[in-house]
Amino acid sequence: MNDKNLPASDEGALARLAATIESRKREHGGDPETSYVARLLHKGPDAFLKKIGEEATEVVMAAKDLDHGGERSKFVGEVADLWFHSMVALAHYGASPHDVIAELERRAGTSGIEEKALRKAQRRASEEG
Ligand SMILES: N=c1c2ncn([C@@H]3O[C@H](COP(=O)(O)OP(=O)(O)OP(=O)(O)O)[C@@H](O)[C@H]3O)c2ncn1[C@@H]1O[C@H](COP(=O)(O)O)[C@@H](O)[C@H]1O
Repeated sequence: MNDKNLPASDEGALARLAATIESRKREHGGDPETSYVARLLHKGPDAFLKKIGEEATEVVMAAKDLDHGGERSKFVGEVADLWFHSMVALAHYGASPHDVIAELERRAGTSGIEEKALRKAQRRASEEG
């Protein structure tokens, strides 16, 4: 592992979950009766996008609870739910965790403050003409 990459086992876990999600697509025979992923994909984007919104809210609530005796494991579990449902969305829209990791790697070393200032300057330049 180096400071830019996930440990191989972590990246492997994301890749394995992504492969399972892919296998639940209906063209691979995923069954909405027996598979939660197949059920979500069968219901369509509104179902899993709604879950992403709910899970994001649950992450925020669990994080806020940490300051009042909340369990760290509860917070981690909510983040896992958010990642999982986001991975269902990635699969539906033809993207993968690898794409997200590549995007994070592309950003590595560029401060968010620097990046935002650059974006503002570019916007100003394009507005001016
Ligand atoms: N990682 C997950 C995972 N995380 C969360 N969930 C499910 O996500 C659902 C929604 O979470 P909620 O906390 O909102 O639970 P809920 O209140 O029952 O949900 P709703 O009533 O709101 O629908 C729960 O039923 C969880 O079990 C997951 N379901 C599946 N996986 C992975 O996906 C694989 C394939 O799953 P199946 O397609 O079901 O075989 C599994 O082997 C796991 O690796």
